[in-house]
Amino acid sequence: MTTPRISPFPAATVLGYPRIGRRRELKRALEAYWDGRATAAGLRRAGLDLRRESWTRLAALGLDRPPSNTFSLYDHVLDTAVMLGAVPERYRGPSAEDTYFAMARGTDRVAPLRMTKWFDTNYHYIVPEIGPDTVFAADPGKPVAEVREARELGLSTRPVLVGPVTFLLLAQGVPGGARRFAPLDRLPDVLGAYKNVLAALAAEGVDWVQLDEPALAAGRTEAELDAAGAAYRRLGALPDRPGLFVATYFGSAGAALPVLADTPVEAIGLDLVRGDDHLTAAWPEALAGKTVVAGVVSGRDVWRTEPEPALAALAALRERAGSVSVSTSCSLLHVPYDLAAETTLEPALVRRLAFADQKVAEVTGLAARLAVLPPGGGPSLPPPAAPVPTRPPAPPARSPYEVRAAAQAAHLRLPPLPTTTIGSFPQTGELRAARAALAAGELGEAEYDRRVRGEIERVVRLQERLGLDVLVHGEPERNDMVQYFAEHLDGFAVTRNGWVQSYGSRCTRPPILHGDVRRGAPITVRWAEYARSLTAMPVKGMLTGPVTIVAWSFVRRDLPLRDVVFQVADAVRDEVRDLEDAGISIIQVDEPALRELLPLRAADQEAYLAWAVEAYRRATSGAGDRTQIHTHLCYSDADQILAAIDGLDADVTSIESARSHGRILTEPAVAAFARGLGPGVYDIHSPRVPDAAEVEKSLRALLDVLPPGRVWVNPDCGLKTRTYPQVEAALTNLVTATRRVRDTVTSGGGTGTDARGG
Ligand code: MET
Ligand SMILES: [Zn+2]
Repeated sequence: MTTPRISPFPAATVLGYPRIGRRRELKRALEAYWDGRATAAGLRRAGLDLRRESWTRLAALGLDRPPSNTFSLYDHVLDTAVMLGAVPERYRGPSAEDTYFAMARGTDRVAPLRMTKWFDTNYHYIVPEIGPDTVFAADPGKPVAEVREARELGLSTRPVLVGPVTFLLLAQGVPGGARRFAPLDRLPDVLGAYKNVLAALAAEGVDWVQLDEPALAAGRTEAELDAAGAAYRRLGALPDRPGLFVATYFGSAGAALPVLADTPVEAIGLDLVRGDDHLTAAWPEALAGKTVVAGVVSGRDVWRTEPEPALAALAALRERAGSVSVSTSCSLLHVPYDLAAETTLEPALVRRLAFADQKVAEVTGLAARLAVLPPGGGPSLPPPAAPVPTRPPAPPARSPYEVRAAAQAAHLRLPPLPTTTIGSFPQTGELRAARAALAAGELGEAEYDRRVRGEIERVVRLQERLGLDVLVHGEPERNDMVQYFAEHLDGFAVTRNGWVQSYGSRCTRPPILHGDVRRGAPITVRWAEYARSLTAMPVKGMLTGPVTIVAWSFVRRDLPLRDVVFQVADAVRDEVRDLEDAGISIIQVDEPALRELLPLRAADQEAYLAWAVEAYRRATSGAGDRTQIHTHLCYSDADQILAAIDGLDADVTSIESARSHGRILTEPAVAAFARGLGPGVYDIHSPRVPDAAEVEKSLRALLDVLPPGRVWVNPDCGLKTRTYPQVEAALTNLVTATRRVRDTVTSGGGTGTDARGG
């Protein structure tokens, strides 16, 4: 085995950088391409411009060898699947773009690949499908092209690839079903493809490649760790390769650290923000010969790094590793670009903040200080902070479900298989423009309100015409389901430009939760009340749950997360009570992020779920028996938290199901749910409109596993990203299908429905 000649790893680096564009240029370019307003060449050009701008900026901020291949037109896991040739046959289209976006978004002909959370972040990746017959064939085109593009700017870069173990652990085995195929079984073949990619990069003169292995920090089985060791021994033994930097993040590397240390990889990345045991745990001796890339600057929050403890950690690591480089804990994908773009934040808050560009400066600043720190010198490690104990008393629970269900059935008198939607209706250009004009002071409050009311009326009339059973007001007043509440609660600040990518072209602007949370006045009541005044049909009030509000915000670090969530729960509780007082009999409290905050390590999960469920019940248990509480969780992978979802004790739960093809319903825990259930029968994440026959088929499949009295019919999420023509067509088909099925079932009672039929 020849050891490749490798230059030293840069003293300061970041694991990745935002890619959506400072003014969301990528979003605009993608939408123009999808709408047929731009060509594939135009889209490629927009991507190139963004990459150039990022590399130039990183170089200007003092990073001498920035990462590359961190850009993606949609998702980096999807890019990896394409790089490895793992493209399911049904997606292959006339052009590379057709194939790529068919996997990401589906077409009229095929549903897209599944999409789910990237670990416990709010970024979503496309789930690759790997089967026993998947043919792997390396296509290093994208990473190689980016190396060349950067070279034209005079920059050498470090290509970033999703590592083989994480790639396979995130993939879905096909065929699915009872005997699910484990993608990790294909590791030897996948490594063959990585070998070719590494050789192509080496031939391009690349000296370091970064292999992201966040899955290794999530606590893995013996067998998985063995696979990881074997993988990196094999890649490390290749004669034709760049230096290998394996980045673990989103937690402590734990048992994976000695495994990686025992392979020929030259550098290992550790998340020192989340993995606080790295400095106290036993240190594998083999690390003395390697570079440790120390993630001391958080890539996941917007807070400024305390320099002294970071420097102390770096100095301590330097005593034990061959060399230490300063880095972010993970990619900066999860934070906004630049604090300088914010003009409306309080100066006192600004002093506590750092966005991506400020974090790059922190990394280079720390590296400069470390370089001049004499060996053995440096500040000593601070003792771990004691958590602040503040635990408010639990409010009383609701009546037993049977009591509530009877009261609700008598009060609401819904037909069997009631139809409803998840809350939002399409956000029109007019509405967005009105909101922008209001923010800019060009539109008065009264005129804005008038337009929102106009939209509510339109949505109510539409739902009446379509024949839905439980109506919503459509959420036209909300730019975003979390931001809207943050704007109306004390303790939050909202940004102007703090966009982060959620998936594909979608971005969110997470609010900054920096102080104690309190609700002053009612927030949503007037809109719900207005909708209710327009119709004789029941109108469902819409709130965002405490876990989701916190999960989709950047959260203060001086209080335990649980206590922050409880504060928000109490604010939501006040809103539930006010909605009820205003005559709203159905209130949905969404918790789509319940799964997202689940700790990656199994040992921490139970405690989290217990307090998360308690927070939800705190928020909702003030409702009377007659008031029907709904909850909504979207995206798949709810498998692990089904008991907790049941524990929320909502009267009706709508869950993702369309995109995972009803997989969730095969779980015994779901069949055991005692209360109402609305497994989404229309995948709103895709522009595709299901026909009535398809919806009818899903409904009949539902009725094979659930008693009819428990089934609700709804899309799998809010409709705000769709267009009105798509929504009208899909809901028409949904109602048609429901009526057909309704005619053939008799109600089993129990969801607040009676047996009047459709
Ligand atoms: C991501 S869950 C969205 C729920 C929200 N009520 C909506 O319909 O938009
Ligand atoms: Zn949803």
